[in-house]
Amino acid sequence: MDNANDANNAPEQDDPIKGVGCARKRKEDARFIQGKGNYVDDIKMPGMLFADMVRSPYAHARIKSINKEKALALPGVHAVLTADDLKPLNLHWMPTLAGDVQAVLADEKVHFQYQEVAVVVADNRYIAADAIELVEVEYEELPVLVDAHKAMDDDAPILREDLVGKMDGAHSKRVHDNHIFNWQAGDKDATDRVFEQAEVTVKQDMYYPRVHPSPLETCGCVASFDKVNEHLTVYITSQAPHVVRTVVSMLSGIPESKVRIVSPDIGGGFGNKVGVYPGYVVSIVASIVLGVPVKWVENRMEHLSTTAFARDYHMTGEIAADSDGRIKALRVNVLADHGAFDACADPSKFPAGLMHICTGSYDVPVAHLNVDGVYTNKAPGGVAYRCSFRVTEAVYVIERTMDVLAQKLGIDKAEIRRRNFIKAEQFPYQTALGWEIDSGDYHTALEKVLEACDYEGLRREQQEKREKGELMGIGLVTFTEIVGAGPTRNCDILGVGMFDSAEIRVHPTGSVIARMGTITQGQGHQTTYAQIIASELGIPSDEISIEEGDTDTAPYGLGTYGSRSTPVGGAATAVAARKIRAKAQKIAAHLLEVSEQDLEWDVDRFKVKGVPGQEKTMKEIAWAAYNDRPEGMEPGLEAVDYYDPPNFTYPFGTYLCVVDIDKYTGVTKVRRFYALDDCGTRINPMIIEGQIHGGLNEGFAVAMGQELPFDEQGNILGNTLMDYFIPTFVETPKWETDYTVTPSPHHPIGAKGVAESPHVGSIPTFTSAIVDAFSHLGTTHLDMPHNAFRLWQHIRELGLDKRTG
Ligand code: PCD
Ligand SMILES: [Cu+]
Repeated sequence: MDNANDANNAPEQDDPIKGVGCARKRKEDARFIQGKGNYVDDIKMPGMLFADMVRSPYAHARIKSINKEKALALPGVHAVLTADDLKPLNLHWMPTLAGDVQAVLADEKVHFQYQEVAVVVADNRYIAADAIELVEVEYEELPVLVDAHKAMDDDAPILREDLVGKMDGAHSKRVHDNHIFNWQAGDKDATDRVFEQAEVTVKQDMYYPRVHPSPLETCGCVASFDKVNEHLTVYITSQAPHVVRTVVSMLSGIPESKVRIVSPDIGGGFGNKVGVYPGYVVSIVASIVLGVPVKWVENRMEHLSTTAFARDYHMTGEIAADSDGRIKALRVNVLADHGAFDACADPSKFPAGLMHICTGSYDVPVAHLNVDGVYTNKAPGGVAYRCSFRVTEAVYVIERTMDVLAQKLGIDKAEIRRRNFIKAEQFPYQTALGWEIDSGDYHTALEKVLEACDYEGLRREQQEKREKGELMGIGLVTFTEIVGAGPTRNCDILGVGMFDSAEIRVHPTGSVIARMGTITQGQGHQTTYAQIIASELGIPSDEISIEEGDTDTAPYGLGTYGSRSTPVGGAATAVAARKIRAKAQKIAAHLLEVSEQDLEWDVDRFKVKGVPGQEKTMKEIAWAAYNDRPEGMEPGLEAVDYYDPPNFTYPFGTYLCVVDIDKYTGVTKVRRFYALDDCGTRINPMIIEGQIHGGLNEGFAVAMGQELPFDEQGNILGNTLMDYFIPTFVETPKWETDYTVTPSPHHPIGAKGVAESPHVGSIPTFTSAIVDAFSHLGTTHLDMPHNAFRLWQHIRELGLDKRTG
């Protein structure tokens, strides 16, 4: 930990290079604030048609018949396609990222409300909308399964008839027709033994509700097939364009070189835009069949109802400890509701994502995690909503259970964490569930926050408030993230290892164009990747252009999600730049007529050691690379790097939240929220600050209001922005941020990801604060969302509204 020599908050004007550590303004904003962004729905092509979906009103029903005649008769309608039309092409089902299959258009049965049943292609959006009303579908309703706990009952309705009898699942044996997988990590027997003999044990059930990332821009695409050249171009809202290209080529048989996927500007991704949706597939098919471009852009309700949800984990956390609160073992059980198709976006080997980081920041000697995935009549998904593949759930379960242990033993929340932290000198630390945490300094971060917030003072104030019958809660969380998927030995998507890439070209005049396999969705990559190159090459950021998202030009990469761009793409960028600098050094030695070893690097130039004035700037070297180079060296100054990280990076943080809850209405006021993050070397403090604010807002949204509930018939409730909570400036608390710097030892510039941490860390902090307000009355846990109505119910249960004083 060290922030003394961190160049942070260096104002732009003080740094001519605008390299790592500079609070450089976002380059992309000039375009966005002048209305010059280019999103999928901005793309218009000659002759372009529009696709719209006929969707099921039922959550579970058999399709008896579909009559398209009236729709086809509507002037302006070009086609109505159903599963039967896709069958000859073998595209009525598609593979999911999780080794399952998903119906592109419902094949004989619908499995969730709003499922895609038919697609209408028409001259424009309005005609398409009219035509879907004219498609007549006859359904026969079937019993509906919404409660994951009942999925494996003997009398549960069987959802996936296509899988009946296939008891070998993608990840394990299936024990029931509605079972998807069982997945375990750690040592069950050893863990159980410790629990049997433990001095103290605690156990807490918790439900992490189904939520949805709901970015500003919904999902969509424009597919354009050129029949003459047999070339397919797709503009798409994708966080992983190269993967989409590979999948499209595999499904369609079109060679990958004749498929171009372009992710233009994206209005937020948040994990929602990782997967491949039926809308994309049918647009591509329609364009191939009709020979004209086809656009599909979903509306907000379709987005919230059918594109990938997140969470929906029923979790039980158990800790065995000694009477001093030192953890002896951790046991976690999860029932995962994956909806109707297993379309979880996780690295292939991990059906529960990186859930096995759930030992958190603590020195846990032995642990066991058990996860069962089940089908229900809900939309598929399971995406990493600002989360590195279930790390949000992992942090939630460990942090909640730690609080419960502290409460049972009467030990302060901060103290119990202090006692159990992995110590700075223990890194790299091998966790009981199989990860190697690269670095950390948890004690320093915790103490800094406690001091900044006057924790002791807050506890005294809380005591006084309690005596007056007021509800004040203090939440504290000390989380560890796992980001940067990932080493290809651990992580792949459909068999493609999760490396990433950068290609950098230095032009003769010394300006640069660089392209990466990742894709920004608002994170500011055009600004920050340039800063990495600037520091490595001594070329000012303003002369470096960054491009991403076009598979025809960018090197192959796995995309942006799971805060992997900095750990993986950022590393590739630094390494590619270093390859260029190594060549530049040879050219400089040639120009200065010395040996390479006689040169030293200084900001933007090579200098001959000990001979002042004998130097060559990067600009001079760039020119020479094309004109005057050593004998036998090829011209040009460029490099590519495909980076396979040796490990994940493990950012961490300490978050503290103070809430006041009105004991008559249940209305919560977040009085203070203090977030200390450690993401190693900080590339751009201003962007980091923005990312943290964004993640905290989303954490606040999830903890306090977001939820996609279902009624008994499987009707989705909360799929409009009237019901689904998107906090605005009015609701959002004021955030205070802080940092420490513990560089990643294996990352070329020591940087870790940061964008997810505030989301992952803040959600359990809110719950911790809310529960803390009631903890003196015996409350150990309350499920999210902590909206006023639910808290008011709890207040009534406790009879607090009746008590006076
Ligand atoms: N150390 C450091 C780190 C980082 N950084 C920065 O920051 C950012 C971020 O990063 P990261 O962490 O690496 O991440 P990325 O990969 O890039 O991204 C991703 C993330 O990001 C976030 N953020 C954001 N923002 C915006 N605006 N939008 C969006 O959409 C978004 N999304 C979200 C999410 S969700 Mo997932 O997908 O769920 O998994 S994951 C995620 C960038 O710019 C960078 O460069 C710096 O500076 N430094
Ligand atoms: Cu997650």
